[in-house]
Amino acid sequence: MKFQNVIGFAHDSAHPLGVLLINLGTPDAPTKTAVRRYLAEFLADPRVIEAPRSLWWLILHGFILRVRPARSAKAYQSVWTEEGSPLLTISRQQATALQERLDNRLAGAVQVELGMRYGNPSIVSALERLRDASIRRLLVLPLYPQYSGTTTGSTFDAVTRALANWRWLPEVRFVNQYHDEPAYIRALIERIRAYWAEQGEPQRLMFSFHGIPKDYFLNGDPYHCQCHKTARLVSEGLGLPRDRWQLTFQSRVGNMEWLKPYTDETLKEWAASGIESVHVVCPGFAADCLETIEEIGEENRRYFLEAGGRHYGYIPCLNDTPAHMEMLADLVQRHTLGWPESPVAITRVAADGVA
Ligand SMILES: C=CC1=C(C)c2cc3[nH]c(cc4nc(cc5[nH]c(cc1n2)c(C)c5CCC(=O)O)C(CCC(=O)O)=C4C)c(C)c3C=C
Ligand SMILES: [Fe+2]
Ligand SMILES: [Fe+2]
Repeated sequence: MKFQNVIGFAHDSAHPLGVLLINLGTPDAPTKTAVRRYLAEFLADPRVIEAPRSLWWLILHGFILRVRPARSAKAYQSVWTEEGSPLLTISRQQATALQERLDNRLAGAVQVELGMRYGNPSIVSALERLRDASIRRLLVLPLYPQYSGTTTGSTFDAVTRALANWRWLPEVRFVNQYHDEPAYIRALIERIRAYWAEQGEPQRLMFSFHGIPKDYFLNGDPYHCQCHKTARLVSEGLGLPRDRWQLTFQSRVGNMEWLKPYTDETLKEWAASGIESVHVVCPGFAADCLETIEEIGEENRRYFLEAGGRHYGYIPCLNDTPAHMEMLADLVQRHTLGWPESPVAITRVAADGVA
């Protein structure tokens, strides 16, 4: 009994369950310097760029980091708000909303922290806050519905690297993907139907996912298949015939072949072939960010309208909508259900003289 606080690891306010929400991350400011710092960290990740290190280092520092930051900073300036980068603002709203939902369900037994894979708040700092809260159990929840080595795999690397400096590790679980979770699919369907209730139905619905180099897929990354399953389940739920929707991949970087068909080329082809109205939804992004607001909301809209399209609508991400937050709270609870009853709870029963 004397040692119960030392050995105990209950989910209660003394030792809450730690939930680490993770997304990709974003520059600290929409400036060339801040964007260069962010890209240098991002593009040095061997999960993101698999090219041999010495060769890649020369290309990255000799060319990319001299040219791209200025261009990307301009794009970031067009989406930046008073609160900062949309990705960070929305991720913070998600962390707060998830904390509130879990507090309502489990009263003080869970602490949610937000960490970004690249940039701030860092994964190291988020884990330190959880350690300060004396967590003994940790659920890592990367906000990537579809698994890819480039995102989910890289997040795993960063978390385990940070934990390598902890003397007393918590029990750890790591959510791998949730691309076919019924509640995630339902939330997407609800989001699209709500948009259609206001805007009417388009001739075509495009599911645009962030791409990855084609070689990563050929070498076994399951991302491509999981994107296809998400899109199929959502289109089935909407009752859309096969010829009214299409999955495409956006955001390619460099000259390699990426997953196809490409979002920009497909929109131009559709406009040229007489399709007049299109809505685009991006189910792979849990939060709106540069790649959705600027690339899909602005750049690709321009391509479609310039090629002869007449109506283009971008359907926002799930962000902190109630259906999304409810789904994430359920996911946390289901992923932590199997954790056995805590010794503290059991000793408390003993102290009450019941057992
Ligand atoms: C060059 C390789 C890249 C791979 C592989 C890649 C995969 C990948 N990315 C996301 C999600 C996001 N990417 C975002 C921005 C972004 N992505 C890359 C490159 C790769 N991504 C770059 C260089 C950038 C920065 C912007 C630019 O310079 O063009 C973002 C948005 C970040 C923000 O601040 O808003 C997200 C989110 C996924 C899901 C993915 C693989 C599945
Ligand atoms: Fe990306
Ligand atoms: Fe982009």
